[in-house]
Amino acid sequence: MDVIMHSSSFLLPKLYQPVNKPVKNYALVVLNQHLPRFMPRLWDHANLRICADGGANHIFDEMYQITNDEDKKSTRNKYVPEIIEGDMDSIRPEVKLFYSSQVLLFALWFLHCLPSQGSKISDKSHNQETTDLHKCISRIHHCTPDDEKPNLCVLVTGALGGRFDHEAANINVLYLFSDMRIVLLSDDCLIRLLPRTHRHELYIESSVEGPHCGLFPVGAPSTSTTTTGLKWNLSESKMRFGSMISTSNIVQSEKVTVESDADLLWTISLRNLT
Ligand SMILES: Nc1ncnc2c1ncn2[C@@H]1O[C@H](COP(=O)(O)OP(=O)(O)OP(=O)(O)O)[C@@H](O)[C@H]1O
Ligand SMILES: Cc1ncc(C[n+]2csc(CCO)c2C)c(N)n1
Repeated sequence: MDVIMHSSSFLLPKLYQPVNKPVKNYALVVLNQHLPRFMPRLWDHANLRICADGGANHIFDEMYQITNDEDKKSTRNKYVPEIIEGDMDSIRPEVKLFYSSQVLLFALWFLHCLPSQGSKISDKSHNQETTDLHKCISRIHHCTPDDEKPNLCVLVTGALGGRFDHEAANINVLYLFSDMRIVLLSDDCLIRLLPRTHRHELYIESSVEGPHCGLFPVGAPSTSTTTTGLKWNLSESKMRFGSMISTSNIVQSEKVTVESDADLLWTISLRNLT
């Protein structure tokens, strides 16, 4: 069985990346919740930034506070997402106008050499069958060739710590796109899916994550899960909701390994980083 290596080195400054990073490229998806305090770091790592509908309001409103920037205007001009995608029922009109008129600036740049900026606005208001996060990930999935998918990791901010139906839908997206690396983030923790098709090696960045962690199946039960590197390891253990699941576990090694006959969610606490 092949191994997938995982690392949260995107939580470290770009300068301090380990040499053997399992991922080359990052995409950032900003959901409609408060931005995490480490948002500027994620922004710097990403080659593509997409706001899911009202996520754009939070970039507009909060980025200058997080960056401690005195000049609100120049911060807004600096942090312009490449795409705003969704059913457009949450983005405020002035925010939509601000980022779409950056496209006009782009036209001016062409003519007068102004700085190049501009968000593509992808209005999917006709689609009330899928969530805005689903729409964003569909776009990334579609645009990424299969052989490039393992090199890309999608970081999703504001995915946890809000309405439970939204959180459930966000977790469902991990399962719907299980051929992609997707990390759901809040200020306090992250979640990733560990597909049963592979063995998993998690390289723990202990300066920014841990020690609390959890591992459990959501859809189908697991009849055999084996781990190393945890305080309470599993050895061909059964896990299902209604019986045993591993929560409030503790990471005890720089490397955690997981092998299971079911898709599992891995969650780990985040330290108080800025
Ligand atoms: N409270 C929340 N908790 C977790 N995720 C959220 C929350 N609010 C929004 N999101 C995420 O941000 C995305 C965009 O949010 P937005 O508020 O625009 O959704 P929406 O389409 O208006 O949903 P709804 O109509 O159900 O409120 C959602 O698809 C969801 O993934
Ligand atoms: C069975 C079923 N349940 C709920 C919805 C509603 N819904 C799901 S995603 C979405 C878009 C939110 O931006 C909406 C309105 C549906 N269509 N089908």
